[in-house]
Amino acid sequence: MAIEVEREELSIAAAELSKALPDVVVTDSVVPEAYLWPKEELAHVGHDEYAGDDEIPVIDLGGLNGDLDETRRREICDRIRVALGSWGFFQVVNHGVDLALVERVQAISKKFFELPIETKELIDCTFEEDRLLGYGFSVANKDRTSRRNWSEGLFVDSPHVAGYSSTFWPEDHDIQTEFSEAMEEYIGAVGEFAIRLFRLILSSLGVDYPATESERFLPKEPALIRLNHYPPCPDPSLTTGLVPHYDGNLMTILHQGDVGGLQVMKDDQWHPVRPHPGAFAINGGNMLQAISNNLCKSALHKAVVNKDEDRYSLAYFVQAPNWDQVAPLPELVDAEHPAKYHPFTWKEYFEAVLASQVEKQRFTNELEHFEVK
Ligand SMILES: O=C(O)CCC(=O)C(=O)O
Ligand SMILES: [Fe+2]
Repeated sequence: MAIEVEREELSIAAAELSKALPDVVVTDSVVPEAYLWPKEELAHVGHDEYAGDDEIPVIDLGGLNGDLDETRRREICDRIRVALGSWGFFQVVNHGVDLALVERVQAISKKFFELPIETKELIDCTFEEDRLLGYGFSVANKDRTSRRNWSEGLFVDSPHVAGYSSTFWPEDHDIQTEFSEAMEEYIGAVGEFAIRLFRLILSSLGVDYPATESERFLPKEPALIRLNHYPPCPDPSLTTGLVPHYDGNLMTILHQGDVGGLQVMKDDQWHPVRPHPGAFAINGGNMLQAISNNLCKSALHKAVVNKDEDRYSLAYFVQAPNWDQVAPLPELVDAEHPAKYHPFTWKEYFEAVLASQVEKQRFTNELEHFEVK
């Protein structure tokens, strides 16, 4: 019971993630009060105010699955290491995931968000075994009176795909199949890419291991996906699409389509991430920061909205490796580089998230609880 209450509170505070936007909001010409954010918490930078010369690196992975020569592989790894160490983010093109598949998922995601709100709410967002699943962003946000996010989202993982499709489109078997097939294929394809990418990241840190040991780094849990929809907003400077946050997982593989909105904090400034056709934006989460002993950064990021265009993004959350405890990799710890974190379990981490969110502190990084002081 206690944990239920805590979870509900977490959901209220968690990132202040919004309940779906009521239809009225989308057509309104002013930003309703519930979506207003205090100016000092926004530090608003427009969705397309790209910096030009100081941007998140775009790394071309072309040829990686073929006989890419070792020099080129090293170059890619070096760029990944620098990007993750300074930005905590990079973009990849030529990643090998079929772009037609990405388009199919984007298309079915749009179809989903076009459903009436009553239908979407048939699977209201709840915690199931320590993961948020379903529509909305939070369990208990219906009554929130302030700081809602200008967005709606659907969390789904592979075990729930079929159930969701038959609930959302009970009469339409074609769309059920379209949704299930696209989601399953996407989860499979991005999952394979995630394993290749993680191996490159480890290699960039100097941790190379034989293929026979890959099991050591396979994710603990099935991947979780979130489809996001950010409707146009009459005054984007007054609200936010998605609250500033750190991702708690290992890393996130985000497709942001061709409408920008993702922003990353670096040197106390928000930097918009420029959309590149077919690219994925990759960011390290808190678990990557911990196992890399801070060589990779988990960066604060958020999504902003714009006046004119709907924005759809697909976030694929890669879960931490299948270990009992999360700890800096032994390969990265020595007398000169002592462990920055005590070993901890996912459960301990999750409880730290609950505790800090219940206190409603924003922009905290719960990894701090496990730092070696
Ligand atoms: O939609 C975006 O650009 C950001 C999404 C994100 O940060 C997340 O889903 O964790
Ligand atoms: Fe995120």
